[in-house]
Amino acid sequence: MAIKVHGPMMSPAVMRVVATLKEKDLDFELVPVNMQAGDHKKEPFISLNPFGQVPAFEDGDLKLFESRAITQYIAHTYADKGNQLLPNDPKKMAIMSVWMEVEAQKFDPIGSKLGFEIVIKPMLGMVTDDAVVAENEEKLGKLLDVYESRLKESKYLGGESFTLADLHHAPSLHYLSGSKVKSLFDARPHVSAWVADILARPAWSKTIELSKH
Ligand SMILES: N[C@@H](CCC(=O)N[C@@H](CS)C(=O)NCC(=O)O)C(=O)O
Repeated sequence: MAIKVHGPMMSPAVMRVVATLKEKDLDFELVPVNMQAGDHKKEPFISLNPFGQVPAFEDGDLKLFESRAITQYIAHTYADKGNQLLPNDPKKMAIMSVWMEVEAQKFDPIGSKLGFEIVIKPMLGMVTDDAVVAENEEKLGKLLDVYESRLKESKYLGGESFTLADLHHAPSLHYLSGSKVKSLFDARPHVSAWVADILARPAWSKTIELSKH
């Protein structure tokens, strides 16, 4: 099989890539990486990603890392397959890029910290730091106020169609929706509808299904 995704399905960054492949209805092979054993810091994985983080990605002789670069490669290369994830118009493309940056630079640092404290730490038997949770809940609330204003104007972040800007949020939205942070989404009707829409996509359900095996 030409396309390979290396990494465990519980990783949000791996999920982001798998969700994109599912949106595009592409076949791929999921290659397990034993992170508990530290295999992501050793050869052969380190030759695929010198930073020792999952996911790594192969499509024939092309090798990539960084989940958001991988999703963009997939969306451009397989533009005519599955669901369209990119706007055609350059101005719409620029607006989508703005919101992809917002996700990577503003949403993800907060979402990752909250996910680690509220979801991952309890799973690993570690103690949640309530001060970190409180600080990041406050930050997320303020950020979601901006999202609420944006989503009052258009159904999705990039405009009226679902794009990579929305998809990139899906793993954090999934994990945080199963936590007390969901109340921050529920308090904002447009954000709440957007979260529900993203998590109800068939490609996302298939991604979650795969993560259960
Ligand atoms: N910016 C990277 C982040 C990748 C990342 O943080 N991967 C985590 C799992 S979700 C990882 O490999 N953590 C182990 C480590 O950093 O040593 C991407 O989007 O691909």
